[in-house]
Amino acid sequence: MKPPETDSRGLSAEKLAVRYDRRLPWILDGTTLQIPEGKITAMIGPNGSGKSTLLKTLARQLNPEAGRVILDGGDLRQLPVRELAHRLGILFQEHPVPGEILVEDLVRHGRYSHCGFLQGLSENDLEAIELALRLTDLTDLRHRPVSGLSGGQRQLVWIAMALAQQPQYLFLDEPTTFLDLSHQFELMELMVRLNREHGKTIVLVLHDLNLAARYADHLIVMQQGKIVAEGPPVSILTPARLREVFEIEAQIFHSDQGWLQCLPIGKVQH
Ligand SMILES: Nc1ncnc2c1ncn2[C@@H]1O[C@H](COP(=O)(O)OP(=O)(O)OP(=O)(O)O)[C@@H](O)[C@H]1O
Repeated sequence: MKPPETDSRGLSAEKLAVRYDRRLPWILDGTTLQIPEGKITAMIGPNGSGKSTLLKTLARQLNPEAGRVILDGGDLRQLPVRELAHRLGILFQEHPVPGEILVEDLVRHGRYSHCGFLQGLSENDLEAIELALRLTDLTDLRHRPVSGLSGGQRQLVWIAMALAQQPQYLFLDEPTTFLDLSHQFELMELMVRLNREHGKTIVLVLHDLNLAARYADHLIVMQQGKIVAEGPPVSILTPARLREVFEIEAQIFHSDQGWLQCLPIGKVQH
């Protein structure tokens, strides 16, 4: 691998600009940002504000037309695919299930970037798979076909596959979508454990402002393809900003347990 171009550690982006088509407007027009290392970052914003586009660009699923993403001082585009899989674990919204594959086999796929398809799994690989199954509470379902699981259980299998890669960064686009409230909290508690106990830097798109307020260390607020605010939830989630960005009236307060809470009241009346 080429030596780093600078000394800076971590993941950042410089003057990113993305266009899905030359006839369409720019998204992320000149976006520069730094993902805080060892933290949970949540991207929030209305539909179509560019959250997924930014997440995909940071994870090299989309190539920016201008600017670059920098990982540990080097351009992310220069990173060999295998190395990329060791560094970044990705869970996006759409993921078709291949045939009748079993839970355990899909999770094993997370290890192929380490051992290759033709080589057998090492002790390390097997340990990583066991840990991923255990962390996601899937050990009892390991021999079940993925296609026969509920939406929420399937979501966990994809997360387990990403975990089996043992990446430094985890990117998740709306991971709570198919989950009931209890499983949403469970998933976010898992994110906290992966962050605090396993040292992962986590970047996720969330629609639920309460989950973002409670579990994220850092918020990135997007509106019309641009980052309009960044910082800790307590300074970012204000009634004025929710009015401006989400067009909602909301109360912001701390619960008896000390959690920052957002109570949406209704749409702003123009
Ligand atoms: N494949 C695509 N082709 C053309 N335009 C796209 C494509 N994907 C997204 N867009 C457009 O880019 C803009 C940003 O979309 P993006 O999916 O990043 O927003 P988002 O904030 O993640 O939205 P949501 O909350 O609805 O998932 C939108 O105007 C969207 O219509």
